[in-house]
Amino acid sequence: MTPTARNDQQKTTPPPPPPAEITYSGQYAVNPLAEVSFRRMCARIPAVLGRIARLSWRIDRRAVQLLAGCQLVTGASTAVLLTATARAMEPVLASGTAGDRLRGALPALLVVALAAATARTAGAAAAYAERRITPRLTTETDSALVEAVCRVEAVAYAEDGFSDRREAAEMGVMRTHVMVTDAQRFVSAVIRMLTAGGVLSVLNPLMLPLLLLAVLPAGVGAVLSARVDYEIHYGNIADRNVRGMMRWWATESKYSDEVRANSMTDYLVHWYRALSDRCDRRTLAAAPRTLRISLLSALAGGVFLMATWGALAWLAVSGRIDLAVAATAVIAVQTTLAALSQVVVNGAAVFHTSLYLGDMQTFLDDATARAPRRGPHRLTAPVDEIRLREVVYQYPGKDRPAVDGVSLTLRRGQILAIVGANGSGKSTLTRLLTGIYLPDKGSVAWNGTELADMDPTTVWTHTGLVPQIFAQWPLRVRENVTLGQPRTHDDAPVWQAVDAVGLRDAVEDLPAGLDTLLARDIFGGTELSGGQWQRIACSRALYRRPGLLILDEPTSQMDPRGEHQIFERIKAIAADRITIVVTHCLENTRIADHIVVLEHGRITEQGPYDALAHASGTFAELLALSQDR
Ligand SMILES: Nc1ncnc2c1ncn2[C@@H]1O[C@H](COP(=O)(O)OP(=O)(O)OP(=O)(O)O)[C@@H](O)[C@H]1O
Repeated sequence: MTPTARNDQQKTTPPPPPPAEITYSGQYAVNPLAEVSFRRMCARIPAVLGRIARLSWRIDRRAVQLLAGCQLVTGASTAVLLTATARAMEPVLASGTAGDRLRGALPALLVVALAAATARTAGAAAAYAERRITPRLTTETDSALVEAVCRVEAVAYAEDGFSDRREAAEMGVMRTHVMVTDAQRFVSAVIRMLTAGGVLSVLNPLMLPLLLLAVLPAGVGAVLSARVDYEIHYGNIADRNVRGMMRWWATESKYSDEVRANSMTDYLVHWYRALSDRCDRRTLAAAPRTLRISLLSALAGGVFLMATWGALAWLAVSGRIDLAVAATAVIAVQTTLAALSQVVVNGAAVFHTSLYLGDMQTFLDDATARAPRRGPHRLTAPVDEIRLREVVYQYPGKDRPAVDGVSLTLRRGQILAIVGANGSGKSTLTRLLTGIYLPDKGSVAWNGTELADMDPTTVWTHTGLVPQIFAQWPLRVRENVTLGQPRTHDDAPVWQAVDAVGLRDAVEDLPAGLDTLLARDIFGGTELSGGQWQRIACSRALYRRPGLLILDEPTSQMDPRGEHQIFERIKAIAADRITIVVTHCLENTRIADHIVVLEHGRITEQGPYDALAHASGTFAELLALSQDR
């Protein structure tokens, strides 16, 4: 096919459909989240509410006290208002001139006005208290989630469903900002309902049960609708998660060149729309169920309400209650009804939100349980020796180990190079050496102590890692170099690290030198080239002066001068540390004292460069291939 014909075909052929039903973590399986029992979730609600209350108390005790006080004042005002209304009705409905009747009712009417004003003021103060609590509550839960995810054992990321559960927890965080409002409205409505209902029961005991019956169907309906919403939420969770990731990749400026120059836009937009449509279809499919629930609950509620008004009319007409009491009862019924509806609506909202908060709580509990729990030993001395004995590691869900029976001893001053084909286990081995992962079998010991018995944070103060895929932090140049180290006011060591990777000229050319913000998308920010970013990643590791320096393809984006400079630097500082270089550029392994070749997670060859280059093994073969141009 000629290029022109291919282009024409691209224009006319619609983009391919998105992948078939994504149900859970991109796998074609039943979504285990959907199987979470609704009843179990409901049982967790009191605990969730209790936690929110405790958290609010911790955040702003005064605001919580003010909120509670306002609720009580609102309730008391409602009772006073209704009682004073009943008092005012008597002179209003008595005989006499309009003026006399009004004068007679005036004291009670003044109390009514005062009670109404007090209730309004309490309402305003409650809203103020709520606004003091909500933002900090959201920040607290959001930060707790971020911290929990940052602190889990890294292996959790590789587990099926971890990302979807995190997505569900994010929804809980988003919901916390309505939680206090919903809970406050719910409690306030309960108090108003109790006081108005109490007054109504005093007027006639028959009224309250009738009213409760009138509102009960709406309550049941709201809970059933919340359940349907929750089911839809779970049905859509995996698609929403993938859609969110795709949205980021498709719209992030870093990947905009790739998206455009590879004509990906049509497919990505189509894919995004198709995924959104799928979520919409699930939501729409549930609409008839929600309609049925709403109609039935409205019908039942209407019938009971008619009965309530009928009963009140019958009581008044048959003379069982006098007219003034009947008039107050009308107001009390209206007040109770409004409060009851608020109880139902806000109760359902609290219930609904609690389900999402329950997910958040479950995730937080799970993440806390997954924080590294290793032994108590702390690494205080510099690392002199790292010894691996028959180390095996298999990723969750994989059918073969990524690292399979590796034994190795590294000593201070040594440079080790790890080479091997893609997927042979090189990066995984570096994760095991640093204790990011613990082996399934065998042992990794630092200075004779197993990493499983050591506090990992003390281990990681001695490591410096340049990963294959490194972060480009939207921070200033200085923080990009010093991130992870205690704050310094002395720029000299920062410049040293910048010099070590040959980046001084580029940094000095930036608008604000070390203070330049490295984020093109942020106003006033600047962007570096790919190779410059990689030099920053190297300078970050060097700045730490680590006991174990690991460089995983550290120069893959650098020009030859940069690459040469980095390797010269690695050699120059090697005496004080253990250095590990993972590379596909076999020429670079010349600096290593020892080279290991990995194949399918096993060491198949090892030795110094010259020995391996002249042997007839994989290393020599790969070296010959790299020179065959
Ligand atoms: N997070 C992960 N979850 C599941 N499997 C993984 C994960 N990371 C790596 N693997 C698998 O482990 C095996 C070894 O991967 P690893 O990244 O260690 O290889 P590598 O030698 O560093 O490859 P490359 O040269 O491509 O960087 C591969 O089969 C890979 O699919």
